[in-house]
Amino acid sequence: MPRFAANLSMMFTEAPFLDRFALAARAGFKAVEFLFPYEHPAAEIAKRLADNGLRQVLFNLPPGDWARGERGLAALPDRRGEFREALARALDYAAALSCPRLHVMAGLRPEGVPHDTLLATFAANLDRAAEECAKAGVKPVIEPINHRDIPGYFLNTTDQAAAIIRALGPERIGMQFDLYHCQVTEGDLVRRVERHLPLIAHMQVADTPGRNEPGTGEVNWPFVFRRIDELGYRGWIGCEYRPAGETTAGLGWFAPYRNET
Ligand SMILES: O=C(O)[C@@H](O)C(=O)CO
Ligand SMILES: [Mg+2]
Repeated sequence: MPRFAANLSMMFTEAPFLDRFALAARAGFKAVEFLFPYEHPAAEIAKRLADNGLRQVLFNLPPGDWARGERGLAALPDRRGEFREALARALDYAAALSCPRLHVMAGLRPEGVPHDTLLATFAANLDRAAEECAKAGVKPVIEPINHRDIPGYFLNTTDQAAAIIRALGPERIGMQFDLYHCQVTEGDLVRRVERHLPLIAHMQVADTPGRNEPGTGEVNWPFVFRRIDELGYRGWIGCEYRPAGETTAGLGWFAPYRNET
């Protein structure tokens, strides 16, 4: 059965961030993920995880100035020093939280910079990240993101991500396969999971088109989850969705999987 992790950046937002860990545990989750922990001391988050019997399964490197619209640094040639600092900071938190995956965000395509320059920068930064992460027992992951949610994001399709991962080594870099982004950009969900399965190191889910919980949109999630299980995927699936209403009221879809997490 698939194992689901609560995404504390998008779920349980009825409560302040540090209170969401207990709410996720009470709802039956055994693992959590979120975007960025950096507003809180790592020790404080580690305590919440321990107090609630939760595992941390993923979070993101610092993305640049998120409030100003930045969405990652790794493909940006003039931000390589900042990327190195972001990687070091993320690894400090990953050690404190015993987190096995770090999402390396590529960033938005800057005007007038050739694709090959961005790709070479992304590959060089990912290569460095893979080296540093391997020493810490962490696997860096990259995520294709749809251009409706993040216009101009450098990494857009699963095939693009697969080519980069294969060039750098799937044992070093993994794919963060967000089923929501894949459905928006490419469709053909199950066939794309089948095609990229050896490269997939983390999954995320939200229904389309609203990015709400599974069962609120156009995808037959029981079929997709059953196929993912049949394919032998044993990683985590982050619930990266905006609850349509109060979080626990929308957890009916989770009931068949609750004990598996
Ligand atoms: O899908 C997403 O938006 C997230 O997984 C992310 O890391 C970038 O916002
Ligand atoms: Mg995602």
